[in-house]
Amino acid sequence: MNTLDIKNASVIYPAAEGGEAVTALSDINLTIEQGDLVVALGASGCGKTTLLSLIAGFIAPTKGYLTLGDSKIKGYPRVACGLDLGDEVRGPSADRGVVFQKHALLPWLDVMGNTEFGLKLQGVEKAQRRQKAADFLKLVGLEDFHHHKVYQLSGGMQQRVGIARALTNDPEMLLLDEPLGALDALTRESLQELLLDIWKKTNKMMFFITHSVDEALLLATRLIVMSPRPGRITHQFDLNFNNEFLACRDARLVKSSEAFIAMKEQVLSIIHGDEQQTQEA
Ligand SMILES: Nc1ncnc2c1ncn2[C@@H]1O[C@H](COP(=O)(O)OP(=O)(O)OP(=O)(O)O)[C@@H](O)[C@H]1O
Repeated sequence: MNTLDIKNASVIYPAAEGGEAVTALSDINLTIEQGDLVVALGASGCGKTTLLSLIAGFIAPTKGYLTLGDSKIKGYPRVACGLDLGDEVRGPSADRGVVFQKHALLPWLDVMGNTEFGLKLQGVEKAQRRQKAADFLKLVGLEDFHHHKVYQLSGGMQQRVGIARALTNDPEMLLLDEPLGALDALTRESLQELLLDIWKKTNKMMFFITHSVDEALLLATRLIVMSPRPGRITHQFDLNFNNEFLACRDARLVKSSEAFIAMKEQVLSIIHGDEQQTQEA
């Protein structure tokens, strides 16, 4: 059973011409264990995407380190943030699947082609990778769409393909950067339910970014609230609204409970306080 550990990690983006260096993250400590669904929430610019990029290995920490099980996640220091951390570089890997807000599918491939793509790159034999991709397309409800082109799908269906593609590589961890942000309310709710079903079924570690407090509270086993300048984790809450939802399948019922409303008020007041401070600075 693997654990992701982030120890005292900071990220400083070097100054662009005429500008100043940006401390995007400062002294982040976070542990994510098997079955944790950690949701990051916070004012714009507080470093959520930077934190996801660190975990994915897209960038390297300026200070501190990250481990997944026994391996260090080293990132691509020079490419992404211009830092010189030596030659020991291990970037993104199939053990951490990423789903972006924009689906980032390959438009010249059909649904099956996109879903099996990672396995194809790894040299997995055709029948085996097709079977695996078909299993995950079934899991996300797209078993009848294998040969559709990306442009023939709705936004929600495209995100389902993105999720199936990430899962087909059998990652230890799924990293989701506002994956539902561009969807209409109803599609968003059905994908929240799908993600919770996948989380329950696979017991994978998940790290999920959102701007929606309702979504964060409904999905998270642990909610981290971040604050900007510099980006820090200021609050962590252990939550169980996701299991309550899975038991009753009625989001409105869960969201109208006293406990949900009280938690929402608490989180909103933290975030609005941060936003006000940022505007005044
Ligand atoms: N490649 C980069 N070079 C320089 N500065 C950057 C870079 N990427 C992000 N930043 C800065 O780092 C800070 C954190 O950005 P980040 O995108 O991680 O925040 P965020 O919380 O995800 O924001 P949002 O909610 O608006 O998506 C911001 O001040 C941003 O301007």
